[in-house]
Amino acid sequence: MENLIDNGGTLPSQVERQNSSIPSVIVIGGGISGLAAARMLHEASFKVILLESRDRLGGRIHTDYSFGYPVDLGASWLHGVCNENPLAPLIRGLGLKLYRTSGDNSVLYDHDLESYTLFDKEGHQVPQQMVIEVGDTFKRILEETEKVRDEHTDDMSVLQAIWIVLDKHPELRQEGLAYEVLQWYICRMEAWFAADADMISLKSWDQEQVLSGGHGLMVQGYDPIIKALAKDVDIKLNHRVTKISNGPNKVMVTVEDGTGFIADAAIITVPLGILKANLIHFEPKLPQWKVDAISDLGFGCENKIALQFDQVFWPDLELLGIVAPTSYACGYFLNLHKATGHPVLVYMAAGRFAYDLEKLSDESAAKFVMLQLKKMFPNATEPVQYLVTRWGTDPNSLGCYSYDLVGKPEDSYERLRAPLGNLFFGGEAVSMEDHQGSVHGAYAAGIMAAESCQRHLLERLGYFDNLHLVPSRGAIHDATFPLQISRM
Ligand SMILES: Cc1cc2nc3c(=O)[nH]c(=O)nc-3n(C[C@H](O)[C@H](O)[C@H](O)COP(=O)(O)OP(=O)(O)OC[C@H]3O[C@@H](n4cnc5c(N)ncnc54)[C@H](O)[C@@H]3O)c2cc1C
Repeated sequence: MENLIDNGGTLPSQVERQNSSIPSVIVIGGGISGLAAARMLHEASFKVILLESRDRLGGRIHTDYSFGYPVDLGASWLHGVCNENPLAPLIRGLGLKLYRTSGDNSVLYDHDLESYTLFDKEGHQVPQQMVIEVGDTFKRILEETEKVRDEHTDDMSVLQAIWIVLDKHPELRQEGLAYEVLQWYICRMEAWFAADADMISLKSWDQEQVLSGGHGLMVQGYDPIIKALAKDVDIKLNHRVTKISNGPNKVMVTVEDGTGFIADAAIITVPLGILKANLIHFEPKLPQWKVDAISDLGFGCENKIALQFDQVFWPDLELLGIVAPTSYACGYFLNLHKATGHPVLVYMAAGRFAYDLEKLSDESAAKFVMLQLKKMFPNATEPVQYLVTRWGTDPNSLGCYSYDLVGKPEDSYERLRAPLGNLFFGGEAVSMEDHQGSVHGAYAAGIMAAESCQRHLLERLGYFDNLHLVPSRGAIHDATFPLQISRM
């Protein structure tokens, strides 16, 4: 594919494709979805170019190496440690290790919660018996919310339903420290959706089809997968797309400096946050049903503060939680030492609190979490280094992952996914079977968008004779090694 327009953004009088016999596709976004799409089309002998706004690949997968070893600042879990996971062939082929944090029996809000301890704001440990009992009560409350759902035709938030249940069942209400533990469970649930409980749809929150095998941390980080997918693909970093002109036979994609790219089709995989903020101008305008789908879906936020220490001063547990009178004020640290052997704790915050954390400087954010840690462990040392994420204000993501807002129309995801002529939609938010918000969902959505685009172009251009519809997947996909899982 030729880079046909230099600055100015207008078509030159003579537009020629370098090799008119090969269909061409522009993939927008170099996260796992865009890379999966680009790789598949590349392997199917299409001419592909991938435009990525950042100076790095991976998007919401961001494995940082500044501590001297990999630390995932975006996605870190594989949700569904099983061979049915679309990422399993890649993980096996690359020989990547997984540390399983919970098994098949885990529910959405305790996917990383098999060994943990909770502390109150003063740093006193919450009796484990209370944690278990309140956990059981929370499960009962959620079971009762199913009845609330059945009794109401209109959707409401999960939080509203919890209050209705507690009104009806005073025996499920908690007081004092137990109330704070209940808030902590709500905080954990909010972390799964990266949104507050008053925003999450009661109708949809538990409709997700979680893959089997439980949840596992990628011990070497997600980065090797990104590198493997990117190999040999024509990638242009620092190319922020600002305009997409979708014509009957061609798509023209314009980047920030005015340079234009033309191809037979394009696949857009930018985060939902970017579409919501209208950072890309579409010509013609997106139809109203597509605009509605973009606004009807939620896009939450989660942030991480990774702290590297010179020694381990905390117990050998996976999670250290802090309870408080509101879910907003609760928190928790993931102990990476358990999975990787490195002395790192990762503080995780979701929803409004995650956005509020972004208002602090990195130094203040690190100080804030260190204060909490020092209450729990008065002998805590200062971190050697720290990393603070800002996914909510990062202009390349404007949030973390999609979730179901209260009152979301049932077909929102289908409408978001639906192609428009030569323009196809990939990315986490369009994934099938409710795998939105995950890495494997984003990957599968990229493959699906590439397959639709491929079929469309082969039909439109009549190239069935010399191109394969099913691509050869290459050595990394063909390997038959088992998944390497520690802590079975
Ligand atoms: C903090 C955090 C924790 C998470 N934890 C997990 C987890 O443990 N497990 C899990 O399965 N999932 C997790 N997720 C979700 C998972 O990371 C995403 O679902 C997935 O990585 C999304 O991939 P994607 O390719 O759809 O989007 P992205 O990775 O966001 O890729 C889109 C790309 O488009 C680029 N872009 C944006 N605007 C433009 C533009 N105008 N022009 C060109 N390029 C543009 C972006 O820079 C980005 O590289 C987490 C996400 C976050 C942020």
